[in-house]
Amino acid sequence: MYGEAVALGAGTVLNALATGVGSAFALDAETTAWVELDDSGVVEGAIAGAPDGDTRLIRRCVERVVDRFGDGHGGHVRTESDVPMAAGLKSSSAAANATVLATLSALDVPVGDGADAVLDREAACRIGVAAARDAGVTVTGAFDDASASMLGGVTVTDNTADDLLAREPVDWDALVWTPAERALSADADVARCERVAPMADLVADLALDGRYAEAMTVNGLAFSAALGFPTDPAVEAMPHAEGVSLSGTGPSVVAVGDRDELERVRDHWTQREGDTWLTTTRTDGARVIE
Ligand SMILES: Nc1ncnc2c1ncn2[C@@H]1O[C@H](COP(=O)(O)OP(=O)(O)OP(=O)(O)O)[C@@H](O)[C@H]1O
Ligand SMILES: O=C(O)C1=C[C@@H](O)[C@@H](O)[C@H](O)C1
Repeated sequence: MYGEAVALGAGTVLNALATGVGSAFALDAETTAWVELDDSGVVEGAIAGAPDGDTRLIRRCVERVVDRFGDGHGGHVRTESDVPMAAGLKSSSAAANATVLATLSALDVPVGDGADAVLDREAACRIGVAAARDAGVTVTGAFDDASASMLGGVTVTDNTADDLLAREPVDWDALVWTPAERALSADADVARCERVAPMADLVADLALDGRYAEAMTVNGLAFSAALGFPTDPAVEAMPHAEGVSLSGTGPSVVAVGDRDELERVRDHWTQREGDTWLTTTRTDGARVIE
């Protein structure tokens, strides 16, 4: 009983830590999960390149799918990822979505919009969100990040109800800067984020109006200030990018817009320590590998 699936990392339009409403867009950065089920009743996990990595999230994803669709199975889950962990690029959502889809595939449960499908990808995504809450790796459940990773494009969600408010395809080039430091979402200063709630409401209005790039720039200024990250990378990008923001709870910064203009931003950002790379948005989302 074997399954394999891929899900995407994402960047932030609106951080949900202030009000519960959030927005994110899928990036071309993939996490793959391999799941082998057996009759052991115990789930073990491994993360490629991180022998001491915290596997609670991916093990809990397998357990939740097995509880609902399996028969007391245990087994083994392994992930491998292009998405750096705890860097603001939704590594947890990508790992959860890939693991949920791979486990469903191992159990031969069809996912999607087809006539034989038992659940659609949005419902599969909610299983991963529940597992993230169980594992304590999220503040709000991060349905914004998880839905972007699973469905592709940009999504706007109300994480207090796991409600999908909007979803649109977006076709942008994106520039990502990831410094070496790491910031776990679960450790973020939520009280500081709540202080910028009026700005978060404004960002939500802009996003629901389809003005995603401007929304993310306002988000970046507000949440960089709240969480204590520098705004210099955003100020360097603003003359060239359509939008730029601190992503998630940091420390990565993502700019979107025209590739030639983003190459000019790259000239600034590569002078900083850390990794800077050009990528694109993705509209296809997560998939099972048959
Ligand atoms: N590739 C992976 N395989 C297994 N578990 C992972 C993987 N990536 C992340 N995780 C889990 O998610 C946790 C990090 O979650 P966190 O929300 O802090 O990071 P993030 O999703 O990258 O950040 P943000 O929500 O700010 O974008 C890790 O401690 C680990 O438990
Ligand atoms: O843990 C959470 O609830 C979240 C973490 C960050 O990625 C945020 O960007 C997201 O909106 C919510």
